[in-house]
Amino acid sequence: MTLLQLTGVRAAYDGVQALHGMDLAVTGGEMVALLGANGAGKTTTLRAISGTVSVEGAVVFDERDVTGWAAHRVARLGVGHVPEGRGTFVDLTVEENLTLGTLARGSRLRGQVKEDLAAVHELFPILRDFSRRQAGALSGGQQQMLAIARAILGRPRLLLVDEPSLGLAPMVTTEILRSLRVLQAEWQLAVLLAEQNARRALAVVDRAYVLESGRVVASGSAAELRENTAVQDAYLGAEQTGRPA
Ligand SMILES: Nc1ncnc2c1ncn2[C@@H]1O[C@H](COP(=O)(O)OP(=O)(O)OP(=O)(O)O)[C@@H](O)[C@H]1O
Repeated sequence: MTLLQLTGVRAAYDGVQALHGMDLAVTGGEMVALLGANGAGKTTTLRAISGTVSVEGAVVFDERDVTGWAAHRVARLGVGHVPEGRGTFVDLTVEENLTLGTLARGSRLRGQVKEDLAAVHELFPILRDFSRRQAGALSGGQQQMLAIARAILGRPRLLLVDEPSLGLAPMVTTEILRSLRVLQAEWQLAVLLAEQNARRALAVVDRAYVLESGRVVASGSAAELRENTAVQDAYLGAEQTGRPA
């Protein structure tokens, strides 16, 4: 079943058009990548979905037209957003970062929160080990795990993750991408992942859209895009796909 559908979505910053009519869809429980170079429109697409940038066109989530909804309403409907730069509170402890998020959601039962925290700790044991540590003292990879943990505590059905590999060593990136795959499988979560590193993203996702200048220029299964040298040469760059330059 289609969980998310974008039709003709346009967005602008101070009159400068960043998205020129995006069409894309994500099915419940699937993992999809948005690929493309710097400035292609990946971040803006995620922001268009989570309600953190104003858009024209239609954003439909779970059969509801959420176009123009405030970000907190979209979040409540089941969309988690891990922004680029991670958005954790660096002066608070890991535990405070996690519990603040759940308290802010207010209506959740105490038992459910505990259960969700236990599940998060199972996925990222380091967050339990470092629960009293200041978030700012964590490594980049651990901060990324904390940011993902915060976003999934509300049990969203769709998780938007913006450039999780940014500034991380390849091994750490692999670990983070694998944890998203675990979430997809075990939490039945759909994941929409914005990533410049096409090779790493195509190793874990089911499908991908390739963006250029705020438009979808190619799409297909991960296997199709891995094998499509024309798309790789035109839009993704050899160094990002693992092909010799
Ligand atoms: N806050 C902003 N103000 C003005 N223009 C912006 C802003 N954010 C993005 N843009 C512009 O919108 C376009 C799309 O940017 P976007 O950040 O969505 O791309 P991206 O694919 O996520 O790139 P990156 O990997 O650099 O984040 C670019 O031309 C960018 O310069």
